[in-house]
Amino acid sequence: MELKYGASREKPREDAAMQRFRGHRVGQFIHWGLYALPAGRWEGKDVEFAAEFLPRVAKVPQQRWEALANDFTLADFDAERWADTAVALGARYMTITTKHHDGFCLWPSAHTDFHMGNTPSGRDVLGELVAAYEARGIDVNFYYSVLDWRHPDWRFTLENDADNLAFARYLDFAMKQLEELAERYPSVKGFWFDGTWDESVKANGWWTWEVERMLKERLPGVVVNSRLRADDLGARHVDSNGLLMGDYESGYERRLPEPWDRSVAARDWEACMTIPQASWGYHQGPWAQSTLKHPWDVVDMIAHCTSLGGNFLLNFGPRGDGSMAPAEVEIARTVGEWLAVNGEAIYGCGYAEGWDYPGWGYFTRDSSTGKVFAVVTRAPASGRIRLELPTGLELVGLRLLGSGEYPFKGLADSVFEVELGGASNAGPRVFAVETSALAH
Ligand SMILES: C[C@@H]1N[C@@H](C#Cc2ccccc2)[C@H](O)[C@@H]1O
Repeated sequence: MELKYGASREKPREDAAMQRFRGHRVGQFIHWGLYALPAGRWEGKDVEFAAEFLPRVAKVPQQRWEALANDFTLADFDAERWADTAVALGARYMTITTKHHDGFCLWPSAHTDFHMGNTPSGRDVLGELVAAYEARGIDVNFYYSVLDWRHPDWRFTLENDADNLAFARYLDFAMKQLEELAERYPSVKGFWFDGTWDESVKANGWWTWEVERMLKERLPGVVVNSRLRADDLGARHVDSNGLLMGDYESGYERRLPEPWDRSVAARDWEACMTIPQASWGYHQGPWAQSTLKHPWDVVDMIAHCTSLGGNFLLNFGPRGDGSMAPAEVEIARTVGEWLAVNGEAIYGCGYAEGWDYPGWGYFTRDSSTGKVFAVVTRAPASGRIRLELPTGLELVGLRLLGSGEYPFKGLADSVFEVELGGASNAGPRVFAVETSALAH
């Protein structure tokens, strides 16, 4: 069967906008909406599940959930301070939940009454964020949930003609909202689609192609994640011909590919990750707050993704009043300090062809200069690492980023030993690895 709506290209995009996105490597994800108000607690009880799923998990009546909009006062929301957190993190782009699964919109949409315009402040949160982030040179992407628990025409499955008619109305509504976002915020650089796993969406692959086509016609250069797409056989992310749909693979949610799986590096891709173990929206309970990642966990993931040519999108869940959670701001600051010293091995870098996964960390390669870096995120207890170069190369220099030339010892052709000593309180060490062809 000839696929009509599968992938629109066989090779990765190489235009300037895609190269810019690819080079960013580090992004700030933000999940913020009405769910930040209850923050994982309902009727006095902690609900031990992702905070943004509270209305479903706690079976909150629709009217009670909608009433939260009256408490969404933005008392401590300051887009400038959010953008400063992205600068502190060293993020080059930000992806914000314009509408999550509950259907509440962070912009004053003309196509629903469930939006910022019907809250006490009436502020256009998206407009304020786009201005603040772009003033700092940080690109803004929009997350949009196709899944919409509130909309009367949403359907999980399509059982009969009535379902098909209703869902057609829903897809028309969603298309109008996406056209509205493109029109109101034309400087947006990408769309991150979510909530596309249900049968109803998979049976409408044509619509997912029409969305991608519309956005790219209205916003030349815009990048769209693979999670939007289904082909006309219902395959998602990768079409039934094995070709990636959208512009980058976005299936890695709270998980990363195996660090030795070089096949991943053949495509553009991004992994997204929570700071607590499993909540995207702010969750006040110990279930979430006792599981925050350490900054060096985040550094390891950033280097892991870079080493296989992927971006890493770290999620922040601001609190119900609009303030960033202090623990998350502190993690951003520490990671950003590391990137300020070692970002040379991350930004604009990717897969180091020919350099085998070393186990103690990752090799990355600057996509422009070809310079190779060794990021040591799991220093062995021995305090030394074995640096194995591709056959035929010899090590002529080792530079510890943020410090200077570093000693090494030859063990055999293309094999060297590096004494690290104890753990560094500045976090994982990064070496620039200078090589030359082995003299015969
Ligand atoms: C990026 C992340 N994707 C969303 C999800 C989910 C989910 C969670 C459990 C089962 C099926 C889907 C999360 O709410 C968050 O937005």
